[in-house]
Amino acid sequence: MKQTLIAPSVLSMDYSRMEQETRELNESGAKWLHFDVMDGSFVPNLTFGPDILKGFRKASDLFMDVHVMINDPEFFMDRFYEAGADNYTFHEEAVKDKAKIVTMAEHAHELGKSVGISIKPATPIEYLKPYLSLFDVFLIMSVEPGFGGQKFKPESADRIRTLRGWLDEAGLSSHIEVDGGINAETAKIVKEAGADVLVAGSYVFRSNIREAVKSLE
Ligand SMILES: O=C(CO)[C@@H](O)[C@H](O)COP(=O)(O)O
Repeated sequence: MKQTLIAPSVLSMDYSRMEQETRELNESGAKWLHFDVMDGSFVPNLTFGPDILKGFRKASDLFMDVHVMINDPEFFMDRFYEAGADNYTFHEEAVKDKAKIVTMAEHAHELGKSVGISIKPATPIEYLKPYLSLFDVFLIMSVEPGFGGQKFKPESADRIRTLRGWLDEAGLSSHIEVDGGINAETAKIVKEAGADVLVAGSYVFRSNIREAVKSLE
């Protein structure tokens, strides 16, 4: 079984205590930091751009995992890598010309970067099948993207199980990341289904960061 990586989502941070909470994250045992980018169009919320990522990059050596919920992920890809993204995950639904999905993944690898693809809960898992060998990260949304603090959709476990089965059959050890409603209870369910990267926002920031991360591992 792959090691479980915890990716606290800075969407749930207390922005009046950013310095202190970033320090706590650095010391929490988490290996990744999840950075949610929203454009107010692909999802009904607005968050951060590359300049804010640059600030986190300066303050942390954690693996910067950028998840863009935006309509034009191709336009911003290089900007986020230049700002310090280690991984850049974009949505299958946001790319109308599907040939671009392939060229974007190839471009990221030419830069020596990790790249991911994500789908919303209502998008059939089969939509990921053509891209299995192209991506380092497959991000399964287990809530409707846009906001933290929502309830985990239980059907996500079967979607993860199916995807892990396809990756295993193809001899691929890519990451399956799950995002939305993760807590100590749902973490067990998604790990058992085959996820190895767990994004957690409200669960981590609502309590003691280090203890919350530990309880998810
Ligand atoms: O991308 C998103 C929401 O769109 C997530 O990363 C949330 O930030 C996760 O928050 P919790 O569900 O863990 O509170």
